[in-house]
Amino acid sequence: MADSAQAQKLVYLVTGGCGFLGEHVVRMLLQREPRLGELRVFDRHLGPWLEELKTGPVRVTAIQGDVTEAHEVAAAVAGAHVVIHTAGLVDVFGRASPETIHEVNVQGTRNVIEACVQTGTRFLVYTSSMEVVGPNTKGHPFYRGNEDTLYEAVHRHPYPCSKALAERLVLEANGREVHGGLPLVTCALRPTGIYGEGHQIMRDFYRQGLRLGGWLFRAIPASVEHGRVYVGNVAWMHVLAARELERRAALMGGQVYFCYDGSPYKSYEDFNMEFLGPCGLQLVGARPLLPYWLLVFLAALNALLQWLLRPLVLYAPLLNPYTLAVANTTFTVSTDKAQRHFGYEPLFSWEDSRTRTILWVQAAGSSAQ
Ligand SMILES: NC(=O)C1=CN([C@@H]2O[C@H](COP(=O)(O)OP(=O)(O)OC[C@H]3O[C@@H](n4cnc5c(N)ncnc54)[C@H](O)[C@@H]3O)[C@@H](O)[C@H]2O)C=CC1
Ligand SMILES: C[C@@H](CO)CCC[C@@H](C)[C@H]1CC[C@H]2[C@@H]3[C@H](O)CC4=CC(=O)CC[C@]4(C)[C@H]3CC[C@]12C
Repeated sequence: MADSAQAQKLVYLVTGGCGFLGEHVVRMLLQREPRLGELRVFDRHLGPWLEELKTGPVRVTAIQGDVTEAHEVAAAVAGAHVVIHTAGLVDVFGRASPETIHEVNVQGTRNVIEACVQTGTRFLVYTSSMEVVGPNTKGHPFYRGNEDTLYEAVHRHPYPCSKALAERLVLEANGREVHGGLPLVTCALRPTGIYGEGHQIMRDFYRQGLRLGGWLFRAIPASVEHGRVYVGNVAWMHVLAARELERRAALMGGQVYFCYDGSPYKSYEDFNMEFLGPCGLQLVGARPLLPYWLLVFLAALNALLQWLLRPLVLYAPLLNPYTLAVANTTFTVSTDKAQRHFGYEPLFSWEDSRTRTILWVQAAGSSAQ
């Protein structure tokens, strides 16, 4: 990546490259990174769609592996110039144990950092989350905040705890000497709630609405704003950050960036209706149909049932005390830090993002998978 080697082709590694976000990062790199020579896609579960990418001009190497296995990570990282570490266990429903979430998100990230240090890879972009900041357990609003906004970040749930710990590891690793003597340069991107093609929760809401005869029922007040960002723009921000890390190492190294775009500030449910409405669903109620105390009770009941049934069956409904708190607390960002530091501007307008998502929901909602 030095000036003298402008034409040098680079090796990129994307961990979690077959996930919702990872697939968009992989495709974005192939479309928009002219210096890409080889793209390594590392994931526990490889997607069949990778096969079609192997016929293009860039060498695409699919690596089935587990980030919790240090030797598998080191083998994948060896020889890579840049690592985009997006693999993670995204579970806020109690499907996985807290230990497993920690193992994948924290130990997995530690393994990626150590692999960079051992093998001499210098540039690491980490997919963090807005959840490392909040909403906090006290339900304090975060209104159009930025990276410097003071906020009491208090976590209890395993997922945000793990993302916060992993983010700290990544930031603290900035400047460490890697094999060969040069410093590691790291940064962390914190997307708000991601939506777009491949968003399974959106597809599930659509199917649920179809099962209920085209109706969804409001549970969250329309006044609660929840930050959302289009997956294509999140992918684009990763590609840009990865590209600029060397040239702007002093500025970007060890920094965090919220990741958002021009998507409107709305409640979680009203935002989903931007896509589900044009697909034929209606949201019933200008106000929540159930009082908040009853939702709190139902969420607690779900948590109790999950605990009681765990020896017999996995009961993991969408509603639990954590998801209710997140959906019911205003958390929106407004910042130009990524624009100032590495020139990030959303690649997709809100209109484009909306249209693409609607087309995907329509196709995915009616297909069997
Ligand atoms: N979905 C969202 O709204 C947000 C997600 N994020 C972060 O973005 C990243 C990607 O999330 P999504 O694409 O939504 O999730 P996802 O579940 O679709 O993708 C995660 C990928 O990581 C892979 N993975 C999981 N455990 C692994 C392991 N032990 N070894 C190797 N690969 C493993 C999975 O197979 C999957 O392909 C995560 O780090 C998540 O914390 C951040 C903010 C918002
Ligand atoms: C109370 C229900 C009534 O319809 C709605 C429940 C919706 C929840 C399942 C979602 C509301 C907010 C979502 C989270 C948010 O977008 C931030 C996230 C960031 C991440 O890094 C991972 C995913 C998530 C925690 C996301 C998960 C689903 C919600 C809790």
